This record gives sequence, C-alpha cells and structure tokens, in this order.
Amino acid sequence: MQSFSEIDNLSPGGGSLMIAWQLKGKRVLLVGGGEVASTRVEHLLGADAHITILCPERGLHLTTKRYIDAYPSRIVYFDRRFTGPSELHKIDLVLTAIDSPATSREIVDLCRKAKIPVNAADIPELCDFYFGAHIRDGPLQIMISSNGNGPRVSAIIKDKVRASLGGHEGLAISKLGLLRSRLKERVPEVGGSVGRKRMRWMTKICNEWLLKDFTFLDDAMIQKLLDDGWEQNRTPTFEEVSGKPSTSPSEDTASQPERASKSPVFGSQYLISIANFAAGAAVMAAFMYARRR
Ligand SMILES: C[C@@]1(CC(=O)O)c2cc3[nH]c(cc4nc(cc5[nH]c(cc(n2)[C@H]1CCC(=O)O)[C@@](C)(CC(=O)O)[C@@H]5CCC(=O)O)C(CC(=O)O)=C4CCC(=O)O)c(CCC(=O)O)c3CC(=O)O
Ligand SMILES: NC(=O)C1=CN([C@@H]2O[C@H](COP(=O)(O)OP(=O)(O)OC[C@H]3O[C@@H](n4cnc5c(N)ncnc54)[C@H](O)[C@@H]3O)[C@@H](O)[C@H]2O)C=CC1
Repeated sequence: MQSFSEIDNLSPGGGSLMIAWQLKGKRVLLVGGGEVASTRVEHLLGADAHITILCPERGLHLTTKRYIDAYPSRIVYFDRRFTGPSELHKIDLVLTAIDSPATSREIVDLCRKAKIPVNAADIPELCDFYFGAHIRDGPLQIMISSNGNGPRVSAIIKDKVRASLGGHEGLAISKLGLLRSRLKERVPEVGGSVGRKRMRWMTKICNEWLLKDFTFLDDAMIQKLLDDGWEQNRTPTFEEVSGKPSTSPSEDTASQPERASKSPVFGSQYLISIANFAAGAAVMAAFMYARRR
C-alpha cells in the first residue's frame, strides 16, 4: 500500500484537469468576434458545437467573418454587443474574447449565477478553464498548456511536438477506432471477463503493430483480424492480414517501444549502440590506463 507521503509526492497540485470536453450539440455563446474569437470559432466548429456569436460587425476579424459566412447552419451571428442575462438562456458554455475587462467581469458574474462554465480570454483568474495550444489530426488531439504561465511557450512547444509527428497518426487512430467498434459489435458485453479479454486483445494489437500499418486497415482486413485473431485468441501480424509487408519501422515516427524491442531492425540498431558504447568505453579505459602509467 502507498503511504501518505508517497501519495503527496504523486499529486503535488498546482495544475488543472486536462479533459476532452464533448460539445457535440451543446450551445456555446461566444462574446466578441476579433482575432482571439476567430481561433475559438475554429475549435468550436471542430467540436461540433452550436455557436452563437455576439459582436458588432465592425469588430469582426476577417477569419471570424469567413466562418460565419461558411457555416450558416452551425453559427448564429448577431451584429450587436452582449446585452444582459437573457443572452445566457439555454447556453451550456460561454467564452468571452473582448477588449473590455470590465464587461468580461460582468459576463463572468452572470455565468457564475447561472452556473455556466466560462472562459474570459483577458482575465485568467476568472476562467473556469483555459484554452491551450492545439494539434489536431482527425480524432488525435494534443493540447499543450502552461496553465496560464506562458501561452506563447505553449505554442512553441506545440510546434516542436507537431514536427515530431509523421502525419499518419490521425488516420491510423480512425482505423483503430473502426476496429474497436467492430469488435464491440461482435462481442457487445460490457465489463466482466469478456471486457477484460477484449481490452487485452486490443492492447496487444496496438503494441505489436506499427501505427502506420493501421492506416491500411479496410473492411476485409478488419474481418480477417477478428476472424483469425480475436476468435482464435491470437494477434495476427500485419503481413498475415494484409498479404503485404509491414511499413518500415524507420518510417513510423510513433513506433511503439514494445515493437521496437522485438523488431529485428531495432534490435540490430540497439546492438550497434551497445557495441559503440563498449568500443568507446574500451578506448577511454586504455587512455586512462596510459595516463596513469
Ligand atoms: C490563460 C489563457 C486563458 C485562455 O485564453 O484560455 C490565456 C491568457 C492570455 N494570453 C495572453 C497573451 C498571449 N496569448 C497568446 C497565445 C495563446 N494563448 C493561449 C491560451 C491562453 N491565454 C490561456 C493559457 C494557456 C497556457 O497557459 O498555455 C493559446 C495557447 C490558446 C488559445 O488562445 O487558443 C494561444 C496560442 C495558440 C497557438 O498558437 O497554438 C500569445 C502568443 C501569440 O498570440 O502568438 C500571447 C502574447 C504572448 C504571451 O503573453 O505569452 C494574454 C495577454 C497578456 C498580456 O496582456 O500581457 C492573456 C491574459 C493574461 O494572461 O492576463
Ligand atoms: N487568450 C488568448 O489567447 C489571448 C487573449 N488576449 C486577450 O483577449 C481579448 C481579445 O483579444 P483580440 O481578439 O485580439 O481583440 P480584438 O480587439 O481583435 O477583438 C475584440 C472584439 O470584442 C468586441 N467587443 C467588445 N465589447 C463587446 C461586447 N460587449 N459584446 C460583444 N462584442 C464586444 C469588439 O467589437 C471586437 O470584435 C483581449 O482582451 C486580449 O487581452 C489576447 C491575446 C491572446
């Protein structure tokens, strides 16, 4: 059992809860239409929310205007300022991105009374949650947050993380999602021993296949994987299921460590590293020995 001091070390506090908030079909009020608001619209559209924008037309950023014109069924736009509590009727979430902290404060107060979560772009201490720097590739979403300390640094780190991705991760995850749902259709039981078996099998496939190989999954391959894999309680290889050779691990920037340790290519790279290290150590030892003499 963990002692209290160990638990204290595990949760030092000072952070925030990073969650993937499901906004599909929810109503979001965005007050303001400037540059910051335009980025909010992008995120809200990506999350399938119903959006209401309040902002005098002369204050609209070109990008916000483009979104309003392009998605009339998703965005309701009013060419006016926020007027009062009635704006919050049936609203699930409020975002302010305006150039008036006093008005932002008033809106936040009203949201508190109505128990509606709110983000005020200009007043971090009043926000129920912060935005972060995002990377999105289909269902893959990565958010970098500095928890209010350095938004620009979040954006810089985001660029570094993005550069380390291969570009195939989103598609691979979509295909994996399809495999998972087909498996759940086949064995719909929730929890219990079947649930555990299903999770073990999915975990094994994820560990053993290269991420990029999942991008090739089609209906026939999924069927074969389930028939020859799940039903036989084994995990067939990509080669077996597709009839094609696997993608080269060097092409797969997200290659899994489990696979790496088993892969002959990675295995030989590992041996070469050990050999290099041993050779370096031998030279160093000889050098030290020579100096002592
Ligand atoms: C607390 C938070 C509340 C919230 O907005 O939810 C907040 C608050 C404030 N930002 C301010 C300034 C800047 N914000 C950015 C950029 C971003 N800001 C974002 C989020 C957040 N900003 C939340 C914390 C997130 C975190 O901690 O990680 C990002 C990540 C996401 C997004 O906005 O969607 C997005 C990058 C997206 C991308 O590029 O991917 C830049 C740089 C730039 O524009 O390039 C600058 C200028 C440089 C700088 O200050 O760093 C100011 C005015 C400060 C002042 O007056 O001095 C305030 C208010 C204050 O702090 O008082
Ligand atoms: N969180 C973040 O990422 C960042 C936040 N900020 C803060 O966000 C705020 C907005 O920044 P920008 O978009 O660059 O400003 P902006 O000046 O481009 O846009 C402000 C918009 O608010 C509208 N507006 C003002 N009062 C309003 C009201 N009562 N009702 C409806 N609309 C109203 C204006 O017409 C304008 O369209 C600023 O306070 C800024 O300090 C700034 C940079 C980054």
